Parts: sequence; C-alpha cells; structure tokens
Amino acid sequence: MLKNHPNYKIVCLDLLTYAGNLETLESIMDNPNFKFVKGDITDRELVFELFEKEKFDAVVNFAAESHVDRSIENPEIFLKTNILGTQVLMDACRAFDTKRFHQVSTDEVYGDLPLERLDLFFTEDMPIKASSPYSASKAAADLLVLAYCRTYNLPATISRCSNNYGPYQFPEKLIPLVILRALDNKTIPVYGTGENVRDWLYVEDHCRAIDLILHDGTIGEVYNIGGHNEKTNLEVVKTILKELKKPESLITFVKDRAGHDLRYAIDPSKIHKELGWLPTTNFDDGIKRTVQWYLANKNWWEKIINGEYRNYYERMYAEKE
Ligand SMILES: Cc1cn([C@H]2C[C@H](O)[C@@H](COP(=O)(O)OP(=O)(O)O[C@H]3O[C@H](C)C(=O)[C@H](O)[C@H]3O)O2)c(=O)[nH]c1=O
Repeated sequence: MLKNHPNYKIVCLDLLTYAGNLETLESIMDNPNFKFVKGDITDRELVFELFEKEKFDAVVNFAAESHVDRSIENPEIFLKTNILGTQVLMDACRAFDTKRFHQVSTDEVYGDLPLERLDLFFTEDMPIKASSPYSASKAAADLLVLAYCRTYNLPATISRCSNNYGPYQFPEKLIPLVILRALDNKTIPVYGTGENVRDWLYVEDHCRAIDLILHDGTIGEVYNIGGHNEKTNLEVVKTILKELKKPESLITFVKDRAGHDLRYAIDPSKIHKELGWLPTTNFDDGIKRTVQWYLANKNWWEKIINGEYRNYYERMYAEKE
C-alpha cells in the first residue's frame, strides 16, 4: 500500500469532471509525497516541466473527459484529452524513467451486456467493443498503453472500473444529478425506460483497488474493478428519492440516450484472486453516505452548478423542468 512506501513519489492527474477519485485517494492515503495535480494533460510543455521539477516515481492517470452525454454532443475534446493526453503522459514517463504508470479506464470499453442474460459479466479477456465516442476514446487509450508497454517497456497497468459514486462527484452524473434536482423539487429525467443496469462502485473501494494495483499489480495487466452492486437506473432513482423523502412523482421518462448501453456488470475475480481486493461498501450504505455528503457540502456543489456547468445543464435539462 502507498502508506508503506512513504518515499514513493506519486502524481495523480485529473480534470474537473472525474468522479471524486482524487479527493478520495488523497484522503485515504498517508503519503507526504503524494501530489494531486489538476491541469491540461495535452499540454506537452506543461507536463514535461512538471515531471522535470518533481521526478515522480509513479503516475496515475485519472485525467479524462468522462461524461457519455457530453461525448455525444462533442466527441473532439474526448479524443484529444483521453487519447492524446494519455500519450503525452506516457511520453513524459518514458523521458523521465518513471517506475510505474497506471491508467484508470472503464468497463465501457467492453460495450454492454444484454438485459436478459444476468449470468454474463465483463472479464478482462473480452474483446473491446465501445458504444459511445467517450468509450471509444478510452478504448483507444487502453490500446495505446498496452502498445507503449510492449514497444517501449513502459511499466504500465490498466484498471477498468464500473460506475463510481460517492463524495465530490461532478453533478452531471446520474446520482448527484438526482440528489441535487430532488432537493430543488425538480423533475428527475430518466432516459428511456429506466431499465438500463449499472454496477455501482463506491469511490473509496475504487481507490483502494488502484492503490493495490499500483504497488502489487503485474506490469502489462488489466484489472476489472466492480462493486457487485447491479441496479436499474429506476431503482437507483427511487432509492435516492426515498432517502430524501421526496415523491416518486418527480420521475419523468425522457428521450433515451443515443446508443445507450443496456447493462454493465463486472467480474472482479482477477483482482480478488491476485491482489486480495474486495468491495466493502454495499449500495444501501454507500448511497446513504453519498446523500449525507451532498447535504453537508452545499458550498462545494453550489459553486459548480452556478459556474460553467450551468450552460451544459441548461442545454441538457431546461426543457425537462
Ligand atoms: C445523467 C443521466 C443519466 N441517466 C442514465 C444513463 C445511464 O444508464 C445511467 C448512468 O448515467 P451516467 O451518465 O451517470 O453514467 P454512465 O453513462 O453509465 O457512465 C459512467 O460510468 C462509466 C463506467 C464511465 O466510465 C463514465 O465515465 C461514467 O460517466 O443513468 C439518466 O437516465 N438520466 C440522466 O439525467
């Protein structure tokens, strides 16, 4: 674990839209050399300057444009950040002889599973079959990481996680969006029939898994990380409304997302067998903690919903008020 490696100098890079992973990783770690950087990873000069100055031992790439709906609206920035940004980071790792590079990826690279085959799960050896511009960009980045690993001996690992939730998650994602709209007594937009299934992973469980892979994972390997918390979107929405004591009549079925993936479900047995990881937070507890966090941290989300995010929010949801 990072705690046992106080001299391991680590950088985690992020853009603003990821799922609270950096704040969580920082809070569960006890490492004075942990550095958490936010910035544009496609800016080669900036990234190389940072590496020159800090001489990192390990790099975790959390930086991503991560929201599927935004990628449908404007794919270009996704290709730039997620693919070229990963290339810039890996080039910097090569130039400065970084000992470890970890790529945070997603189960969306496997495409989706049918709703009626609950016996099927994503495993690491499944073919890549992305559905959205977002997942295609993450899949391309994964392939590039494996190519750098083979061609240049970059000491890299990849993790593919299911849907994260928990504190600090940007309010464009389903769970914080529902919490904030319900608090404001606004309608809750459920895409299509609400039968799509996601496998919810509490952010702390995700961060513990990354921490383990970074130190004990095998170079060149991919690890799936999932919470064994499969829920339909409608179940998720109803649980949140119940927790907030808001009526289900707020639920509004709206036009489906283009290319909407049906079901994500992870088989995390590889990381369990090889590294001993298991998720520890079940959905009922995780969602209670998450709702409480948003209730207690109005200052954090108010700044976001009144900033640049407002333009996107109004474009996406104005007609659903
Ligand atoms: C925002 C929103 C979403 N939805 C539906 C669409 C999905 O079936 C589900 C979750 O949507 P969300 O956009 O929060 O997450 P996914 O599209 O599943 O993708 C997320 O989990 C993966 C692993 C990543 O890799 C992505 O980075 C991350 O964004 O709720 C609605 O019905 N209404 C809404 O207003």
